[in-house]
Amino acid sequence: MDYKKKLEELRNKIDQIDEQILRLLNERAKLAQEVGHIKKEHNLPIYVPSREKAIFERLEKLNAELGEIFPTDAVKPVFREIISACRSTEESIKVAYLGPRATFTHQAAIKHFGQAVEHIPVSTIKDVFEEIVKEKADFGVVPVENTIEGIVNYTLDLLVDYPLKITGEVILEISLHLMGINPDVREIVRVYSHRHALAECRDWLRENLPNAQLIEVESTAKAAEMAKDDYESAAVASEAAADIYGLHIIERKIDRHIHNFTRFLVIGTQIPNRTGNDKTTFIFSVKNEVGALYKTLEPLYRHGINMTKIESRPSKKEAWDYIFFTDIEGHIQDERVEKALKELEEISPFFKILGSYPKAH
Ligand SMILES: O=C(O)C(=O)C[C@]1(C(=O)O)C=C[C@@H](O)C=C1
Repeated sequence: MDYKKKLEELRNKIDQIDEQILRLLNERAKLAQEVGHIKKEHNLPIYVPSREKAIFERLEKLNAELGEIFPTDAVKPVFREIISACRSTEESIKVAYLGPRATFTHQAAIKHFGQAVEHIPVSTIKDVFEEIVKEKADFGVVPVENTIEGIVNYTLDLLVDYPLKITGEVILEISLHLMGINPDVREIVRVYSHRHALAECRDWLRENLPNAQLIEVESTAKAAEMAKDDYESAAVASEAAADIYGLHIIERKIDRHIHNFTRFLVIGTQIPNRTGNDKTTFIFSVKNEVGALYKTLEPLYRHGINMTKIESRPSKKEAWDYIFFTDIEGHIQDERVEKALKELEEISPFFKILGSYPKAH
């Protein structure tokens, strides 16, 4: 058979499979709608992260058994969008994030909820919290720490002050690219970006664009927007920003750090159910006496709970008084976590659970 005929035959088969997939997607959405009706009748939350996580894990395992001709790495992104779209037929979820569009926080929001939610860009981290408290958003996404820049203290402070819960976490690899409408790097005289992004790309910029003026703007997304109409300008930003603003990537990954990751928190009003692979975050203070921190944390040790992080911040109530942000493995619905935290609460002058949520992938 000549190759053209063979190609046509194969493409016809692909068309048939695509149609089958689409029919099945419609059947799936119909079932999700029925689930949605039952959940509304019984006042249950529409978004159920534990169920979504179980679906991803089951399908990734099945895909490995099926021989992985379809890459296992693609299973979660594909099903994330399928679930996101099915969920949107039950109810539209509103997600506030630190904008504008195409920031890394926007990407984190998409990675967590999929595209089919109402994304609400706001201009400060505090506004993300405010949108939820004012019931304009159901969830929010904020950055909390970066492997190079460290902790975003402001996010921690807001978690103490607001009556909200951490409902999830997202870890994103940060890759910074040089982009513009002019693909010729020699003609670039201005480079826009966020202060941190310029710092991370300093070596590359010094070597390759020693005479360019480096201009700080509020976000990498804003930088891309600034570069989109100017032939002599470039931006240091994400791939998503290049897509949204129609920029050409002049040079990929110009940041010098190989391990550049940012962790984002998803915040909401309710603690999601346990998935079996969860994390709990809480804050506490200690009495001003010898061995206080040791004694306060002792219940964790006694109940065999792994503490994965502890971070101190000034309490801002008294000078030299601190609160401790702590992450442990497990969910508050796990018996030993519940017991240990109860004991810890009894010892601490101040104690608050900030959330129990599925660990990021
Ligand atoms: O199982 C549910 O509760 C559903 O609403 C269905 C579904 C899905 O599409 O699979 C959608 C949203 C939920 O977050 C979890 C799962």
